[in-house]
Amino acid sequence: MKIEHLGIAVKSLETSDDLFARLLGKGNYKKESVEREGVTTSFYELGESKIELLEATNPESPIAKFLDKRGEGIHHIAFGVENIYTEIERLKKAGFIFISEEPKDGADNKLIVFLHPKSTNGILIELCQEKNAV
Ligand SMILES: CC[C@@H](C(=O)O)C(=O)SCCNC(=O)CCNC(=O)[C@H](O)C(C)(C)COP(=O)(O)OP(=O)(O)OC[C@H]1O[C@@H](n2cnc3c(N)ncnc32)[C@H](O)[C@@H]1OP(=O)(O)O
Ligand SMILES: [Co+2]
Repeated sequence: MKIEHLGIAVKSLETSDDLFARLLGKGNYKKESVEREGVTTSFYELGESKIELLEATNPESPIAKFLDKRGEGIHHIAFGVENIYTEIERLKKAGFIFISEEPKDGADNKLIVFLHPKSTNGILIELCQEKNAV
């Protein structure tokens, strides 16, 4: 397992892309909308991990709700796993609660699931696996 990406909720990708490009000294490598999640993402490479900036595409988006309640900032940590199905079973046996137990398509060619923050010390955790890995 590794930290695959940190998800950061932002009000405006245009503004935050400018900030992160200056901060990291390089631009994003990808911008991708995932309409089912109500987000547009912008990805930056950072060593073996990534930064995922997330802008809401509609008012019901988890990112829009998060921005209303908490403002801009770290929204989730994504753990990269070899096999998302065996990790879901392992974590369920260990007592963790998933928002949904069925992996779905995420951004950047990944299968993803989320653990509920109420079972993980108030931190939203995503598991993600390369789509063609298993
Ligand atoms: C681009 C795709 C993908 C990728 O490939 O990487 C992504 O990263 S998508 C990212 C956006 N998608 C998601 O976040 C999906 C998972 N999240 C959810 O299903 C919901 O946001 C939630 C966590 C179940 C909360 O939804 P809901 O109960 O409807 O929202 P509330 O606003 O009422 O919050 C309830 C409760 O939960 C706290 N909360 C909300 N978001 C977070 C968060 N990111 N981290 C920690 N805690 C969070 C919120 O503050 C409320 O707490 P209380 O006020 O104490 O009740
Ligand atoms: Co993510």
